[in-house]
Amino acid sequence: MITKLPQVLSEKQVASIIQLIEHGSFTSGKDTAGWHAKAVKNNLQWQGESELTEQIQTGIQGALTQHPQFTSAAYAKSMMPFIISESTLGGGYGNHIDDALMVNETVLRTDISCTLFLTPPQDYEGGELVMNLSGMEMAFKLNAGDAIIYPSTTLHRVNPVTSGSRKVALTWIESHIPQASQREILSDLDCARKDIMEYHGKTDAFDRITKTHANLLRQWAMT
Ligand SMILES: O=C(O)CCC(=O)C(=O)O
Ligand SMILES: [Fe+2]
Repeated sequence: MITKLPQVLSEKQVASIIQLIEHGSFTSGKDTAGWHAKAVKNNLQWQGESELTEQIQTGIQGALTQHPQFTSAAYAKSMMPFIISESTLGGGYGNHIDDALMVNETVLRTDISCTLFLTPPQDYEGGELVMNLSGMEMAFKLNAGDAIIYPSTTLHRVNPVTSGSRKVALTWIESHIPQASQREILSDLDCARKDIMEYHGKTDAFDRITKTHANLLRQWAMT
């Protein structure tokens, strides 16, 4: 399941991040790519002093983990620190699959990949995030502040930027629910019960769906 997360960051928060990253510099993104992805990775990656990096991480991570659709869809166990990347003219990232395991303080299994858009779509051409879904391609270019999460099992690319520059923040998530199909069932149940609560209150149907949601989570969760 692919989930768009609208307004993870407000316009003001995006502007503040863009301003903060001016105090750092961009270096080649090839350093953080797996050996096969290096060949097609043509973007830049932000680096800044540790206090600034920490401030940006805390802000974005907090916003993402509190987003209601993220909570329903991801069942996040742990998350990589965000990478802020920039693709300028000709830059992008060819077809690749993200590494299955990434190392932060411990080893994290990448179940979900996340792109948080920081540049308004009208400020650059090209640069679509394109996913190959069982042979069909789907392209995404979201508003600044919006994010998209998708199974890390997906072959994907970022089309070359043909004008302007594209900045995004990227992270990878290990989920308590490794199987995308099970996450989708849980997410559907969670959204359905929230709708019932909103439109009909805490009905018997709400209680049954909440019970099923909790019990499936108990059966499937890897802690
Ligand atoms: O820039 C993006 O939207 C995705 C980048 C990407 O696929 C990656 O860094 O692995
Ligand atoms: Fe990727």
